[in-house]
Amino acid sequence: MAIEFLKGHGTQNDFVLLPDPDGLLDLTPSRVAALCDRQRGLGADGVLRVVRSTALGLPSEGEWFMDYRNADGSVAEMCGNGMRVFARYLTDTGLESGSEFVVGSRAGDKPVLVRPDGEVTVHMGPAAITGASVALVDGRNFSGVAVNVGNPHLVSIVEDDVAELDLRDQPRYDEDFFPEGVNLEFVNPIGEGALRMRVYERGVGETRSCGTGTVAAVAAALHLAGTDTGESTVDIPGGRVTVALDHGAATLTGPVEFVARGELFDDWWAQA
Ligand SMILES: N[C@@H](CCC[C@H](N)C(=O)O)C(=O)O
Repeated sequence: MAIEFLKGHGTQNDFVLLPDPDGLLDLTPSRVAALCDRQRGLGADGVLRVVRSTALGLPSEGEWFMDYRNADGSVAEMCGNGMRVFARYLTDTGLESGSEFVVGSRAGDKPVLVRPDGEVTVHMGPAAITGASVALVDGRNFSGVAVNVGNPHLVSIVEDDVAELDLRDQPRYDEDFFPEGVNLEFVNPIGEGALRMRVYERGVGETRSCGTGTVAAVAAALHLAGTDTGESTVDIPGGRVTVALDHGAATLTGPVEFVARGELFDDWWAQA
C-alpha cells in the first residue's frame, strides 16, 4: 500500500502530513521519529495524521481529527501551527467545502476559518494561567508564567535580547510543577501589542515557531499587565502571527505553505 505524504509549514514550524482517513496506518513512535529525522527521514518538527474522528472513536463534532505527534514520537494534546496547516489541507483538497469548520484535537474541538488570502485563524479556546515557575538556561534562572493552552507552557518575559539565548540544550524546569514536561517560551516586548519570541518545544527542541506558545506568550504578557483581553503580533524566527484574547479565549492567525507531496517507499516504512 503506497503511503502518501505532504510537507508543509506554518511560520516554519514544519510538519509531515499523512492522509489516513480510515485510521489504517500503524503510526508507531519510532516511525514518527524516523519521518521527522532531518538526516534519515523527511525532516519535520512533527507529524499530522489526517484521520476521520469516527475512525479513532474519539468524540468530536468535526469530521476530521488532527492526530498530532512531536518529532520524538510523543503525543501532544494540541499544536496551533499544525492546526492551521491541517485546516488549509482540508480546504485545498476539498475534504471540507466551506471556509469555516471544526477540527477535532486531543485538546477538544477547534473551530477554524480559512481566509481568502490563505491565512488561517484557529479558535484556540482558553489560555489558562496556572501559576508561576522558573526555567534555567545556561546557568541563569528565568521566572515565568505557567499557561495551559491545552498543552503546558512556561513563558518568561526577559530583559536581554532573546536572540542571544543559547537554546541548543534542553533548558531545565521544575519537573514537579510540570510532570508531563513543558514548552518553554522566552519573550521580549518590542512595542505596544508586539512581542518577539523564541521557544524550546517539549518533544522537539528549539523550533522556528509554536502556535500554542505564541498564544501562551500573549496571555502571559496580558496577565502581567492585569488583563485577559487584547491583541498582539508575535515575531518568531519563522515569521509573524497574530494572537487575540477575549476574556482569556484565544484566536491564532497566520500563514501556511505547502512544500511537497510524495509517496513513502514501502521498505523504508516497514523498517522505520
Ligand atoms: N508546535 C506546536 C506545539 C506542538 C506540541 C508541543 N511540542 C507539546 O509537546 O506540547 C504549536 O504550534 O502549537
